[in-house]
Amino acid sequence: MKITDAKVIICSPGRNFVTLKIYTDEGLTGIGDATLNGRELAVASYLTDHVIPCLIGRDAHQIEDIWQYLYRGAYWRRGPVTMSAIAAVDTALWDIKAKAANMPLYQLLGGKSRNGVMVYGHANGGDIEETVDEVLRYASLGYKAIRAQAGVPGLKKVYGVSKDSMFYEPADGSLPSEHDWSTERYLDHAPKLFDRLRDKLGWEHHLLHDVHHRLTPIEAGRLGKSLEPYRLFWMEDPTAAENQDAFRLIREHTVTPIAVGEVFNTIWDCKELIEKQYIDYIRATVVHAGGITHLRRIADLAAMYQVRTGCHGATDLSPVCMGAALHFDTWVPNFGIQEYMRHTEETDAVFPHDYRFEDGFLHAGETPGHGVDIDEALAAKYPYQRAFLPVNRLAHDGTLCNW
Ligand SMILES: O=C(O)C(=O)C[C@H](O)[C@H](O)CO
Ligand SMILES: [Mg+2]
Repeated sequence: MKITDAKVIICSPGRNFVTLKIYTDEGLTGIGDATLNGRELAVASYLTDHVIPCLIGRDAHQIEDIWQYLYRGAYWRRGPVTMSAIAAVDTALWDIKAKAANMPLYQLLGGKSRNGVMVYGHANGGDIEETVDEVLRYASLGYKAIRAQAGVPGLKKVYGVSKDSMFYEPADGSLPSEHDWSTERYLDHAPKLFDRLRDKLGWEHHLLHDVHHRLTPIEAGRLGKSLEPYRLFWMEDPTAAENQDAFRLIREHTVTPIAVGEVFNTIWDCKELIEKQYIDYIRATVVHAGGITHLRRIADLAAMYQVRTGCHGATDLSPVCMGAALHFDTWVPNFGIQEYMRHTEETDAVFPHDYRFEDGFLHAGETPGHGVDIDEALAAKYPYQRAFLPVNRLAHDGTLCNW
């Protein structure tokens, strides 16, 4: 089956998405997500100018060979732009192969390992009481696991708190908006949130929290220790992961489980954290980590060290990524949890999909392929809008810090 054509579709139904569509001489088509929040057009150009010309005429069934061709063949390996582009090709080719086999994608990966994919939803509020109400709302919607983020007294805007509680969109400006930060205020406030939550919610539900890379290792150790009484499912991205040995310090101070990896794009980013057992969950996912082909390798490495998966699933990952991730989650033996931030109705209409939420679980569906399509006519009504993620500054002196 030969690849005859491929094109990049950029649309913005409420937020930007980049989608690759591959065509074959047998009439089968496949799509893959290539969205890199705030840097969308770089991936679109990488695909259009440098990848698509190399795809034409290749056998669409040779997924592994095409992956190696694009990864090794570029000479300049790795990085979020390259790996998101490779992921889009890989996802589209798995979609085509599964359609050709007339099977849902999870069957090609090895079949079902579970009945459904446990997800966590995002509850947030301007203060503790608002966040508690939101967490209770998520629990009433059937969620078994809920991430809780709250505004911090004295800080105007912080990561994870949104105006619209069901749909969180951080890329909120045509130039980066500015948030403010105080580690002292945050470290003081976060344990109070979880204390109140356990008091109101009880112990049946899993609670999660995203630190979003903002602490130093020793501050993260202190936070993890102060959250231990509330038995979190995980504390996410407690510190930036460029220096991975920094996680040793966190481990020495706390048994709160740790999840890292949403900004990782290859197995090399994950290797040290996994092999040294500095983390409990690896958060790499399909779109930013080289597609199903590469994510499988990361999961297999993680399995050797009892590290489980917890794929990134924010709204800037399109429904195409979510569909593919759910097939991966349905199969992967060392599954932990899947993040699920609901897309808006506008987005869902552009990307009709087979996956569905029921009682705290997502189900990948039985449609051949990954089960997600794109309505191109509708997508064309939502042209690209430049949008950036925010930047963060220390509240007391304006120094730029991690967002
Ligand atoms: O979903 C999460 O855990 C995030 O941290 C979301 C990220 O901020 C978002 O994907 C950035 O584009
Ligand atoms: Mg995160």
